Amino acid sequence: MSFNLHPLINNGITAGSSSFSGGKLSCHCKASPVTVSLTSNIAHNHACGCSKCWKPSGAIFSIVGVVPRSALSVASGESKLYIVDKDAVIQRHACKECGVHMFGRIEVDHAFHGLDFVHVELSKEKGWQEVQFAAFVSSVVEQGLVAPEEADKVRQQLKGLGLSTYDALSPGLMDAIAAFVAKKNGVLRESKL
Ligand SMILES: N[C@@H](CCC(=O)N[C@@H](CS)C(=O)NCC(=O)O)C(=O)O
Ligand SMILES: [Zn+2]
Ligand SMILES: [Zn+2]
Repeated sequence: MSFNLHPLINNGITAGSSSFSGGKLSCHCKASPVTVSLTSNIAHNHACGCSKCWKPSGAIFSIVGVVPRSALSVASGESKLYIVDKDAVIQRHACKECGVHMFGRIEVDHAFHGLDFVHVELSKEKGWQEVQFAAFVSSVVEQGLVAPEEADKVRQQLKGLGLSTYDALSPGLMDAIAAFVAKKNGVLRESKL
């Protein structure tokens, strides 16, 4: 048995193109969709199992990457957008008709301030950076999507696709957040290596 991780990766991972430089995201509305224009490829693209990131119907993971905030603009349907959770670090702007999250933005002082979170499956263009790792895997158990005894089967399926699995973000991103916090607290240590 295999899990419906996400339609973009269930049958393997397609490499992106380093020369690709953006495209258009559209929500699922047939009439007057919300569209977002991106003038850059994404970075840090990953599968996220957390409960807050938008997942297509039936999938247990979200696929989410980032673009510089300056590379993102809402091209149409802006009046249909609302912020899902104003108290969250990532303010996810979703279509109030179809529920699709169009972008997530950080307004507070945070390591990832200046980056917007996007789901490139909403685009028809090909060349977006491929998925690099899987984050927040244990969160799929928390949401009742997978039995606790099956969490390792989910990890095996992800590893079979070549993805490392983590129960938070990847070590590189966790270190970036930790360094930001240490700096803010005036305790950032200099490397003696
Ligand atoms: N176990 C929690 C984890 C939530 C979580 O921490 N999500 C990460 C990855 S997207 C995060 O950075 N959230 C910040 C936010 O949603 O604002 C859940 O599934 O709800
Ligand atoms: Zn919509
Ligand atoms: Zn998430």
